[in-house]
Amino acid sequence: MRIAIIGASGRMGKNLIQATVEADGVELGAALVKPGSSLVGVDAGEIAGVGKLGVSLVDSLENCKSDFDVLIDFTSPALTMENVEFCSKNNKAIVIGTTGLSDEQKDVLDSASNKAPIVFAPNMSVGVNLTLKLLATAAKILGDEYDVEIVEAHHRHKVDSPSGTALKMGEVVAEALGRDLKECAVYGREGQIGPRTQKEIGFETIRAGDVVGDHSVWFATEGERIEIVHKASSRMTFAKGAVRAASWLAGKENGLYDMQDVLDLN
Ligand SMILES: NC(=O)C1=CN([C@@H]2O[C@H](COP(=O)(O)OP(=O)(O)OC[C@H]3O[C@@H](n4cnc5c(N)ncnc54)[C@H](OP(=O)(O)O)[C@@H]3O)[C@@H](O)[C@H]2O)C=CC1
Ligand SMILES: O=C(O)C1=N[C@H](C(=O)O)C[C@H](O)C1
Repeated sequence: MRIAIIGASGRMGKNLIQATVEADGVELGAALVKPGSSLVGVDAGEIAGVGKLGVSLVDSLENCKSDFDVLIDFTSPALTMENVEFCSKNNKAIVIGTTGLSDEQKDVLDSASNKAPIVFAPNMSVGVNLTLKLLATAAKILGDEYDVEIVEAHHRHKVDSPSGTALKMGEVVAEALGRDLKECAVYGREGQIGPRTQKEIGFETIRAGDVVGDHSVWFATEGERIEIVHKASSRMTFAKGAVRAASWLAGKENGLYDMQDVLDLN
């Protein structure tokens, strides 16, 4: 499986290069940076700190399309949309980690998955995907008696809020409780808001320093509180998951998959 990484000089991009080099059964076929970037022509291994790999950074998918089978994309929603269109037209699989997609953009992924195999997940770590299972179990057992609050913290550079992972956690809990997250979510309370309603799911966001990614889900009632917490301490956990997803896509039929499929947790 030959992997291309777009957004190669980004926080995740560098970790993805390292994870690809360290994984068995895959190779780095191409690595892409922004059009016109001064990094074009530089060895991809050098920007990732893993030594020369003999793969020069390029700035166009068109120019490297014969060099890869699957694209890994951790960039921005607008660029991800362009990449999905390219992959569906050129018979390439794609692993998407980008968060902050609108409902309309998610619909585009759905349509494109008729023409390409796609893995799309807001968090590629094994730990978070296990946590999603734990959350569904906890919500089913605890029921409406327990207030649900989701607290997430990330580094100061993160541009979307709440995190894609926090929203996914909210969706999983809402579904287990028979609620629609769109109707019961409350984001960042402020002012004279009155007492909490029983079925709301609250989201609180912290942006500070270099936090890689913390998520904490509270189930609280009179007399006790359960917190289910995941803390990422290295982006390599996401990068390894994404490379695992890329390998898993080999020979898969067109369709929209997530990390629960990749990890066989469904
Ligand atoms: N699913 C998961 O497990 C995870 C998801 N994420 C998500 O991944 C995304 C990226 O995060 P992060 O790595 O921190 O962000 P960065 O901003 O560090 O990386 C994005 C990269 O994309 C590059 N880029 C922008 N436009 C283009 C273009 N036209 N062609 C090629 N490259 C381009 C940027 O280049 P430049 O720097 O020059 O602008 C940058 O290097 C976010 O949505 C984040 O939430 C993050 C971690 C885990
Ligand atoms: O932007 C990040 O850094 C992260 N984004 C993802 C998200 O929005 O959930 C996953 C991870 O927490 C890191």
